[in-house]
Amino acid sequence: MKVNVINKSQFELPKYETEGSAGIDLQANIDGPIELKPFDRTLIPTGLFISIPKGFEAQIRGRSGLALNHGITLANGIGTIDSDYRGEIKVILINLGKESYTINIGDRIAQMVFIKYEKADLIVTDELDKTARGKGGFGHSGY
Ligand SMILES: O=c1ccn([C@H]2C[C@H](O)[C@@H](COP(=O)(O)OP(=O)(O)OP(=O)(O)O)O2)c(=O)[nH]1
Ligand SMILES: [Mg+2]
Repeated sequence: MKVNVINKSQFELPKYETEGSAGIDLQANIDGPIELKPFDRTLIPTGLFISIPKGFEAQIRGRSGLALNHGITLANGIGTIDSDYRGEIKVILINLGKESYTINIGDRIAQMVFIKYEKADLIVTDELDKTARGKGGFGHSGY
């Protein structure tokens, strides 16, 4: 799948780090270090602008090392980049750790995964088909 990109960042075009990597790491395109105190959040620009083919989205996901070692994750869980979005890709970081964390210029702060999706036609109905689970959810089957 081809994706047109404009790279206005101070870095080379980001890439898949290994052959089997699902995500392209995104670098912090910032002018200087940003200190993120515990429970603070910040919007980090990437300097990247993309045009995703119809039927695809890009997901912005956290990096496990940052999450495990420093509590740095995404405030929006998974960021959604719509195929019709032409603005700059940005990353909403939050510090869920107990200590301040400094984001430096060029740090790889998140990753971007391209996903094919379906659009649903919502059909209004009075009754849904029966299943064994029924309304059970939220741990009803135990832990
Ligand atoms: O982590 C993110 C999430 C979103 N976006 C951009 C791309 C996306 O297409 C747009 C809108 O995102 P979303 O639909 O999640 O936000 P919203 O609050 O619903 O805003 P809008 O009303 O603009 O759709 O913002 C990012 O750059 N990074
Ligand atoms: Mg939206």
